[in-house]
Amino acid sequence: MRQQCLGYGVLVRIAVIGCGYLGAVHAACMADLGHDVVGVDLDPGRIAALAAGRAPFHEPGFPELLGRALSSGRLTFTTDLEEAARVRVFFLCVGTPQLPGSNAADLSFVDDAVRSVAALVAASGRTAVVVGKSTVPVGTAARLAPLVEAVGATLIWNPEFLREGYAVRDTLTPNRIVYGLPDGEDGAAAQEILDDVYADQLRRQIPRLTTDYATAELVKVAANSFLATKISFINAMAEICELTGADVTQLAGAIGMDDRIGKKFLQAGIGFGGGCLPKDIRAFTARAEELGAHESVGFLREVDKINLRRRDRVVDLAKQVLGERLVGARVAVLGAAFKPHSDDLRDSPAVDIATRLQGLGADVVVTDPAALPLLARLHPALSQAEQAEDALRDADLVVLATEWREYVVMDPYDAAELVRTPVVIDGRNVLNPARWRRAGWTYLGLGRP
Ligand SMILES: NC(=O)c1ccc[n+]([C@@H]2O[C@H](COP(=O)([O-])OP(=O)(O)OC[C@H]3O[C@@H](n4cnc5c(N)ncnc54)[C@H](O)[C@@H]3O)[C@@H](O)[C@H]2O)c1
Ligand SMILES: O=c1ccn([C@@H]2O[C@H](COP(=O)(O)OP(=O)(O)O[C@H]3O[C@H](CO)[C@@H](O)[C@H](O)[C@H]3O)[C@@H](O)[C@H]2O)c(=O)[nH]1
Repeated sequence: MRQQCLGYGVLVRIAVIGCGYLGAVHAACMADLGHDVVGVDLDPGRIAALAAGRAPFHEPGFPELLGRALSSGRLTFTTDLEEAARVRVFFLCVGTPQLPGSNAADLSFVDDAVRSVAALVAASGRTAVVVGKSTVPVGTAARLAPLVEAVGATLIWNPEFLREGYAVRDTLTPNRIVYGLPDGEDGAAAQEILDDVYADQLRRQIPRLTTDYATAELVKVAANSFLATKISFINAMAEICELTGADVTQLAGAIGMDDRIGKKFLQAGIGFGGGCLPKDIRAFTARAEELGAHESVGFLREVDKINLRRRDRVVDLAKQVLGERLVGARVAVLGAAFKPHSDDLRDSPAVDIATRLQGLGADVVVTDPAALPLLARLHPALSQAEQAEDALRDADLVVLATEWREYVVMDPYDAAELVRTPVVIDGRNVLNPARWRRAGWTYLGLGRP
C-alpha cells in the first residue's frame, strides 16, 4: 500500500544503519522529506545524543533539521535493529575506514550490517530494499548481493557525494543521484521504491543515473580521486612556484579561467584531509592493484605523496624560520578541523602539523572555533586555547592551518601586538601577503612569494 507523503511522492518506512556523519544527516533529511525513519547505530552514546536532539558533530543546519525531524515524530533512533523490522528500505551508512597497516578499506562494518539486515528481513518475512551508501571498493555490491537476494530482498548501491560543512544542502539537493542496480525485474521494482524515497529530488529534476553495481561504486571513488588529483596537481605546481618565485594563487586563477579546467579545487595549501579523500584514494589504489591494474593508479600514489609533502613543507618552514629556537618556541596553530564548517579531525593536516611541531619540542597551542572538544578527547597532549587571541599571545610563530573565516579576516596589526615574533605561515594561502607584511609580519605562503 503506497501512502502519500507530504503532498508529493510516497511515504516510505526507512531504516538508516550507521548514524555517523553520513547516516545521521541522511536520516534527518529523509524524515524532513516526510518519510518515517529509524536511525540505528551500535554506539549507545551517539544514539542517546541524536535522540535527545544533540548533534554529535558540527554541521551547519543539522541541529535545526534534527530538532524539526524529531519533533515531527517521523524520526526515531535506536541501538536495537529489531525496531526496524517493519521498514521497506534499509540504508547502509556504516564506516569503511582504512585498515590499519594497509591501504585497503575495512569492510567488516559493511559485511556485518548486511548480514544483520538480511537476518532481520528473513525473520520478518517481508520484502525490502537494501541500499548501500557507504563508499566501497568496486566489486563489493556484487559480492554482497547474493546474501541479500537469499532473503528475498534486493540490493542497490547508491553512493553518497555530500561534503562536510554543506551536508544538509548536498543531501537535499545533490548534483546527481546514482543507483547501481541488478539486472531484471527485481532491480526495476527496487528502483521504483528508491524513486519514492527520492521523490522530492526527482520532482526537482535532479539527474538520476542508473548503472550496474560496478559503475556506481566506481563513480564514487573516481569522483573523489579526481578531486584529490586536482588538489595535488595545484600543490605540485606550488612546489615548482617555490623553486622559481612564481605565485601559485595567480597561476590557479589563470588556469581556472579556462572552463575546461574550472576554478574549484585549485586552492593550494597544506592539502586534503578528512574521513574521505585520503582513505578513498588509498582504498581505490589497493583495489585496483588487486585487480592487476597497478599502473592505472600509479598517479594516485603520487597524489597521496604530493599531499603529504605539503605538510612536511610547513614543518620545514618552521624549522627554517625558528632554527634552534624551535625547541620551546611557542607556536600558535589556527584551526584543527580538516576544513572549515566542520569539527572533523580525521586525517586533519592541521592536527598532523601541530603534533609534529610539538614532537620537535615546540610549545604548540591550537585553537579552532568548533573542534576543541573533540581535539581534547582525541589529542589530549595538544594544548588548546578557546580564543585565537589567547593562542596568538606571545607566539614565536603562527600557522594558519584551517581557513575559518575569523582567521582569514583577522587584522594583522592587532595580531602583531599579541605575538612575540610576527611570523606567519599561511597554510591555506588565504591571507593578503602585502597587508600582513605592511603590518610588520614575515609572511610565508605555500607556493607564493
Ligand atoms: N562523512 C562524509 O562526509 C561522507 C560522505 C560520503 C560518503 N561517506 C562514506 O559513508 C560511510 C560512513 O561515513 P561516516 O563518515 O558517516 O562514518 P562514521 O565512522 O562517522 O560512522 C559510521 C557509524 O556506523 C556505525 N556502525 C558500524 N557498524 C554498525 C552496524 N553493524 N550497525 C549499526 N551501526 C553501525 C558506527 O557506530 C558509526 O557511528 C563511509 O563509507 C564513508 O566513506 C562519508
Ligand atoms: O582546493 C581545495 C579544495 C579542498 N581542499 C582540501 O580537501 C579536503 C577535502 O575537502 P572537501 O572535498 O570539500 O571535503 P569532504 O567533506 O571530505 O568531501 C569529499 O569527500 C566526501 C566523502 O567521500 C565526498 O562525498 C565529497 O563529494 C568530497 O568533496 C579538505 O581538507 C580541504 O581543505 C584543498 O586543499 N584545496
